Amino acid sequence: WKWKKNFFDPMEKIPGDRYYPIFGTTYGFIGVPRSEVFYKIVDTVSKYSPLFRTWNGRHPEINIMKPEHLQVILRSSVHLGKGIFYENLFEWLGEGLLISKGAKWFMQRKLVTPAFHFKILENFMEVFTEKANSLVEDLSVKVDGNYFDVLPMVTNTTLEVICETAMGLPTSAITKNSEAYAQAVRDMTEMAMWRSIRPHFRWHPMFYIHPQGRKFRKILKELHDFSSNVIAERKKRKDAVGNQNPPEQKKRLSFLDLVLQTAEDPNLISDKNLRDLVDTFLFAGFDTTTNSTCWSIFCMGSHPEVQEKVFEEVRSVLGDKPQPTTMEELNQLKYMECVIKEALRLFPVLGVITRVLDSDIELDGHRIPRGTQAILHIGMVHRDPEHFPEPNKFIPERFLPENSKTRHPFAYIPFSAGPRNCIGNSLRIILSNIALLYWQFVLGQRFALTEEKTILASIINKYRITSMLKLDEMRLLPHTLIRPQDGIKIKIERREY
Ligand code: HEM
Repeated sequence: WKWKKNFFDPMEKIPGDRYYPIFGTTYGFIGVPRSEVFYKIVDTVSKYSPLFRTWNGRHPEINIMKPEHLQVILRSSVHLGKGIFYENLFEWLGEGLLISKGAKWFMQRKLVTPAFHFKILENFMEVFTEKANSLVEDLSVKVDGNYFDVLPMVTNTTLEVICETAMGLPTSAITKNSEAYAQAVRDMTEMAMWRSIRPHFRWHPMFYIHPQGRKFRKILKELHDFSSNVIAERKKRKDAVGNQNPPEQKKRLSFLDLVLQTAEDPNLISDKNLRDLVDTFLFAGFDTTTNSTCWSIFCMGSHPEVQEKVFEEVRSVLGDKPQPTTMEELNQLKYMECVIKEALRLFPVLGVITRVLDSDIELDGHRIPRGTQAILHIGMVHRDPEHFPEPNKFIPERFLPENSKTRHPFAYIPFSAGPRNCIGNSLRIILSNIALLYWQFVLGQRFALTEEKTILASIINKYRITSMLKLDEMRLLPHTLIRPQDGIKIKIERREY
């Protein structure tokens, strides 16, 4: 009766599919093949856009895709909890930064933010350059060959980058298991999605006796073994040189070093918290940049005229140098930045994020009760023709300053926004929209952008890329992250100049 009064009655006033006990509205996914789940979600969103409710079992969800509505939730400093979807990642990422809430979240955010200061990023430049160079060399065996999937190669590179920069470990310490680790991350994120549309499997005993549940435990072990190994290796290296950083990291203070300093006081951070943080940063730091880099590669490979403009820009900034080595050079790659942003608009890596409402809110005259899960459809906002005319076309010029200055600040949020946005931004983001734009595009996510620009400039300077598929032929999978169904197939030829 209480549930009916508090949730069911107010939520049923909002449009959406019919509610059924146990399944809520997720019955619509029954029998839908894996390859069609993404398109089933898009159909429902298109049917009820811009505001509708769904039921995950008996848990109410409000689906949002208007910038004005997203702003209400993301700018708030109370709706900071993550939703049901993240519960499926809880056993893996525990109370790491991505999922934790309240004081625990705030403490971790404060702890790691200095590790993403732009001065520290400058010191990471040599790692970005070195890894980008290895990728360019690995690609040389593919020159003038058939189409191949570039995703695994970029994955290796970004995984090495995050291990070396954030964890302070050289590649030699991790390469053994890196491919298996990347596969385990893909499996785990797919499983989280699988479980989130099957509310009856939220009950652990039921899930664990299912074959997917047994597979889940195996994957979980692989993921935790990898992160525990990273921590052990780093501690071993640190012990070997006392309190000094090992020679290869003299100038760099990695995120793990910062946390390990705090971890010396076990009251502040336990071994389990430490592993949760490492798991979170490994996942958030490599899988996102892998996909974002690959989407830019795909878009350039399917739009040769854009690719040539990027190449011209890279040549004019680098001259005869094979790749960028300084932040100043990267800062001059303005058109490339538009390309990365436009690729992230079409393929925002995290197409959907969620928040739990900590108090009642009102949207379009509807009261949404406290405890409802807000599903924020970043991918749909990015394709709203009101803010992006011809939304399904790849047009990097949209992000030139003269074309984007009047755009609603929540119409483009691939890194989310507000106090719980992607790390690297400041809490000051909540002060005003102007501050938000500043932090979002000038300071925020520098790590990802710096790494991606270095990789893309190094590749484009040497190779001409052709994508196998056109933009409208690309099929997607919703795996926590938006992933391509069949990888990113390209072929490359060497540039002569
Ligand atoms: C293109 C690359 C990236 C994209 C598109 C991206 C996107 C996002 C988004 C949308 C969120 C909000 C998630 C949510 O609210 O549930 C987020 C959070 C986060 N990201 Fe990123 N990210 C990227 C790269 C990175 C990198 C390189 C790191 C670390 C080195 C990182 C670390 C984090 C962390 C720790 C959070 C959780 C922050 C919190 O809850 O306070 N991300 N990211």
